Amino acid sequence: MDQSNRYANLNLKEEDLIKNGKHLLVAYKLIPAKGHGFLEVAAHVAAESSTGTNVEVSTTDDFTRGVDALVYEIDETAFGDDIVKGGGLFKVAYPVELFDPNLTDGTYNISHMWSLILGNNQGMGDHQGLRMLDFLVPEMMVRKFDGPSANISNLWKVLGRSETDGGYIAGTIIKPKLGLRPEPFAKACYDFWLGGDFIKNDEPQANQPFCPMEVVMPKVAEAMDRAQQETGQAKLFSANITADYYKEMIHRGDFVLETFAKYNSASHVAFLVDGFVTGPAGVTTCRREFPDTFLHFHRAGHGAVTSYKSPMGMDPLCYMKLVRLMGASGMHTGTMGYGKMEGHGKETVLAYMLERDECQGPYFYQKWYGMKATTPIISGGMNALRLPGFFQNLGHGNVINTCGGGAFGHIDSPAAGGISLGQAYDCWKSGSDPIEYAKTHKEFARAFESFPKDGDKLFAGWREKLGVHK
Ligand SMILES: O=C(COP(=O)(O)O)[C@H](O)[C@H](O)COP(=O)(O)O
Ligand SMILES: [Mg+2]
Repeated sequence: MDQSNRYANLNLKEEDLIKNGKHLLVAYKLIPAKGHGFLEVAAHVAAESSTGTNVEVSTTDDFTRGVDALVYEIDETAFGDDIVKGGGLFKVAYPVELFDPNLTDGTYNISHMWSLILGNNQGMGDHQGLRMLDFLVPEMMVRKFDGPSANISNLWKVLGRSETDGGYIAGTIIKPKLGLRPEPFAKACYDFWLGGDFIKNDEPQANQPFCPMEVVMPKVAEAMDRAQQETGQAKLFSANITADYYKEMIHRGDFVLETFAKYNSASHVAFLVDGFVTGPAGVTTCRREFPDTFLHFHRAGHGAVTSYKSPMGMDPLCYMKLVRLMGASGMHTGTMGYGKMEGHGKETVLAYMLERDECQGPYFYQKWYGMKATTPIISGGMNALRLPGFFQNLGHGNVINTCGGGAFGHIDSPAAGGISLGQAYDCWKSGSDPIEYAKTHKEFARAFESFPKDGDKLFAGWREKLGVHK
């Protein structure tokens, strides 16, 4: 059924919709199924995501029609006819009345917003692809989302640095990702902390019988204490408390905080929540229960909805915006083409959208009205050699970076791996040539021998210049 006479109004002007601030706007990419018109399917999306379905229903009244979502712009050939990357563009205006304020406190509910703008419409049979590209949240809604509570400023404070421009936090992920028992796990932490700042649980590390939380966490807290005394520096640990029941998550969080508090280090702990698999409920539970603890959003699984390989789901930028609204303290943005996961150099907007108070996205200019920043977390196949280029591309280094292989794969030791990461930041910040810098910085120099393929790719002739002949 073509519903475009009700769910489309191509006379509406985007600038008016933005000025009036009474709509949430969404840009989608659409590939209609064979036999269906572009506007017809676009209007079906607006209907399915607001007041309609695939047929007229007798219960509709005038008020109902007043809160219809409306297609207000289309460009059928915007992306060409490639089966994945192709399709057309359309934009929908959703009246703010459609969204769900909480019963308890009137703040908006991300789970509801998500299921409305990217819910049923994903499963519709009259398209071959529907992907959310960007959205614009109006001021009246932005102000009613929680947003982050703690963020990188809290961690900089613990590290004794400037709380506004504290610089790079060098981190790792304990590897192997599974199979370490408590003693070797805590030893790996200690070994890295002698050189680096921050350790996160890898996302599958939880409460396995071979490494129960109640046994390993006290050992990690003790290892942190020893490393702090030995180096004279504060250290940080992001503990995985992901669970599918809020009481279990809170129990894990309480246990971790109590354990580190024995060494006066409760503020040195972050909580890692796999926010894609827990959904917004897990993230909000953690933030509201532990507002002073850095909430580290790990996104394992997100590729199922954000991968550029798919005509479905959403672009990673939309995911970043949802996560800031959810109130994560830090969010994995990927490595923008410098690491092992999917991504490209122009994705700097993923970080800027999280950390700036206003940011131009691909379709909309989002203002955050003072909402705290979410810290970009850079992870996935990074090491000291890849970092200078990464910082150059991003334009700053106020990020958390976790290098698993990049630390534990360093030829000398995990501590040397950690030191090499800090040196990579120092090298970039001081504007030094990496090869020249390596001549006077041993750990950074040894990163070339640890990751020779990256050396060859990024710094041609490094063997001769550094006098390493193998
Ligand atoms: O285990 C790792 C990285 O290990 P390593 O540093 O050894 O590659 C992280 O979980 C991924 O980076 C997640 O990816 P993303 O950050 O893209 O979500
Ligand atoms: Mg991992």
